[in-house]
Amino acid sequence: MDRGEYYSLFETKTDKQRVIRRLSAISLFVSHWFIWVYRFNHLPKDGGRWVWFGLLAAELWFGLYYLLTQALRWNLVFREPFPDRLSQRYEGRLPKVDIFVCTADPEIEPPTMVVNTVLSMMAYDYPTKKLTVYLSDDAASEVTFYAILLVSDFAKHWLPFCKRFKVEPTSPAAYFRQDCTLTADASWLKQLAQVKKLYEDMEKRIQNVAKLGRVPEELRSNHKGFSEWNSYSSLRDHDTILQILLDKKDPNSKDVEGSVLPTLVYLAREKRPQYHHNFKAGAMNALIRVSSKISNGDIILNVDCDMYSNNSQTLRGALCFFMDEEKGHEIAFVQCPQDFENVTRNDLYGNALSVIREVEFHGADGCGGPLYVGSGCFHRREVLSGRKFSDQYKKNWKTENDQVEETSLDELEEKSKALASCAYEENTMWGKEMGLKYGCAVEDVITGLSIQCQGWKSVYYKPPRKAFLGVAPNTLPQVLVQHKRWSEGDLQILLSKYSPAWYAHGRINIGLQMGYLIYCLWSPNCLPTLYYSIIPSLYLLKGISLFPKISSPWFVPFAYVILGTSIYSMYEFLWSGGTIKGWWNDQRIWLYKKSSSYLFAVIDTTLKQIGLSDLSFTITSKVVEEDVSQRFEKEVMEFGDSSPMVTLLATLAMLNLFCFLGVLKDTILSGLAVIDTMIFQVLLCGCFVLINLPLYEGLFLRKDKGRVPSSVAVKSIALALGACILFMALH
Ligand SMILES: O=c1ccn([C@@H]2O[C@H](COP(=O)(O)OP(=O)(O)O[C@H]3O[C@H](CO)[C@@H](O)[C@H](O)[C@H]3O)[C@@H](O)[C@H]2O)c(=O)[nH]1
Ligand SMILES: [Mn+2]
Repeated sequence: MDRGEYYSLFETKTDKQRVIRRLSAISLFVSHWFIWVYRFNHLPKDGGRWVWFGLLAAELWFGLYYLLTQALRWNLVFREPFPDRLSQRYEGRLPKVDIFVCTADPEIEPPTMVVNTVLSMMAYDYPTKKLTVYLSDDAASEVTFYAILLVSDFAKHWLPFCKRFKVEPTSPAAYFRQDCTLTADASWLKQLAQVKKLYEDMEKRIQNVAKLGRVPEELRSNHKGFSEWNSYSSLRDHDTILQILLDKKDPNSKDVEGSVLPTLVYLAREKRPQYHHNFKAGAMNALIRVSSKISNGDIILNVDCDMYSNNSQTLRGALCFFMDEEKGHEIAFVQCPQDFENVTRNDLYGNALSVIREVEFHGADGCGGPLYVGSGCFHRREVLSGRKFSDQYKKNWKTENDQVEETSLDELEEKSKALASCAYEENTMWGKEMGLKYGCAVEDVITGLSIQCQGWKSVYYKPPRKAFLGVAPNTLPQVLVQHKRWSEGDLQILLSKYSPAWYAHGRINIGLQMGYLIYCLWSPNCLPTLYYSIIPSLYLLKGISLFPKISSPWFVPFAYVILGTSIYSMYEFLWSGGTIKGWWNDQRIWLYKKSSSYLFAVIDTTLKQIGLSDLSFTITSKVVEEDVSQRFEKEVMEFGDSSPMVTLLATLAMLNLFCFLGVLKDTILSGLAVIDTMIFQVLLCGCFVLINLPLYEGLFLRKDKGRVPSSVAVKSIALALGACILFMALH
């Protein structure tokens, strides 16, 4: 046999659009140059120099930032694994896989959602003996424990049902939401009805307990596990709670057809007020240690509790990358995209991040591998435990790794508990050289970067049937808060020991280094964006032109940059599966993120750097109230709270509206002269007004609960008017 592409476990394809991408990139970058030249050569001699410098700085930033974004568009690659070949070669010797599901708050991450995710993970098409699912509960909630206890029972019916009928997706709630009655096979319909009833019973029982907020005494006495809560005093002060609910050593861990079930473990790590718990990173590290004792799987998959598996073949697909004889040994992690179940057609909040998912991550894969972005990522355990890369290293998958101790379950539980205690990490490298890194709001990205800096590669795996589906935030304030956390975390990485600006240089591919900078420099974008959305509009009021006249040749690069960038980004957006309206919504949400989330991220990071503020992690809510959900479906923006971010956005929108109305008045009074001298500025201001239409609606027209609260409306109008008057008075 000759060794060739045919025999490898995966294949890599290149990008067919690369010519369009590269040509547009070069021509647009050249136009940015012309803009810089124009600014340099046309410095006003009299006053107004500072404004000009500001514009120059903003345009330098935009141009250079544009250059960075092209790094992830230069060389896209697409991966396709061959699970059949994996099966042929390794079926009897597949590695053990540990799956970590993280949850942290039963109020905003409802236990019914968590159990569906857990069930979908247990139902992967994989030898169940080799699969262990861990639920980490940072809320140490009895209700969640009760729910997972019911799962250990329901799984006995659900898993064989999934296997027999090749159910997809394997999350029962999602499966029953589809129209399953199309096939009229009688035996199937009967079994469907049975399993559905069992599911609904379970759901009802969980919901009842969740409503109560605690588990009633008569239910508690049914399982020894509840006694672990006897010493519980508060969310931030309790012992480790660890229960192995299903295990192959236990004769009860069989499904109704007598097959072994995957191992199922509940863990709430110890919490003490004097120890920082380090959010999800802390939970993951406790899981890495505990699982090493219980199952010690070679591969670790982590998902957030809302991200159920939508494709039962993903696991086998991911293994093809790790186990490929030729390239597998370089790969530290395989990241799948994060898709969302609740994204509407025109994706009002840009939740799908489709261009990042369809373009940028493929580009990152073309230069060393995508970022690790938390949920939906498969890791090689050894790498997470701190193993350094070496070209000589080859894992021998053919030897079964079975160093797990053969002790009784009770003993095993006791021994493993110690690994999840607060004190365990004291004076160790956990959180630094081992496991996920601490001290950063995006523990995932910084961890992935440090792994790549050691020479490891990663792979972006986007199977045709979506791998995972989660719940995206569905109100504007929530989206803004989530992006504040992300952009803040990314900025922390820029300032950290692992900074892509210096540390990563020479350690990772230069394209990937630039790629990381795109995200790490998200938040500083707020400054040029705010400048561009305020200053030219205010100068309109004064009738001072800051851009070339329409009759000047210098007008061309400005027009080309704006039009070219927009057309290209629309092309990319449509190519990524979006709609035109979706593209317009996307532009709006990026503007909003840049002018609010990012500004607050910069401020908070600065405060943290000088020690005035602490790291926090605002968990995204995964529940929706009925009326909010209705507006979400109709794609009506939900402003409904008086957060400073919404106030800021409303103020900016009002300011642009006043300036635009001002210039309209001038045009009517003094004729069309404005059009020639200030067309660019008028259009810019007009675009801001146009893109803010939903915000004006929320301010003035809407009556529902999601509108902009009147206190915010008053504040923003006053502030915007004040700014205009002050500006006119001072200049
Ligand atoms: O103290 C904590 C806080 C959070 N979580 C879990 O972390 C996950 C992510 O939280 P979420 O509020 O859903 O954040 P997202 O912004 O949606 O998550 C993305 O971004 C995070 C980093 O900001 C990553 O941790 C996630 O994996 C990634 O999916 C959830 O499962 C939480 O239960 C914990 O386990 N412990
Ligand atoms: Mn989430």
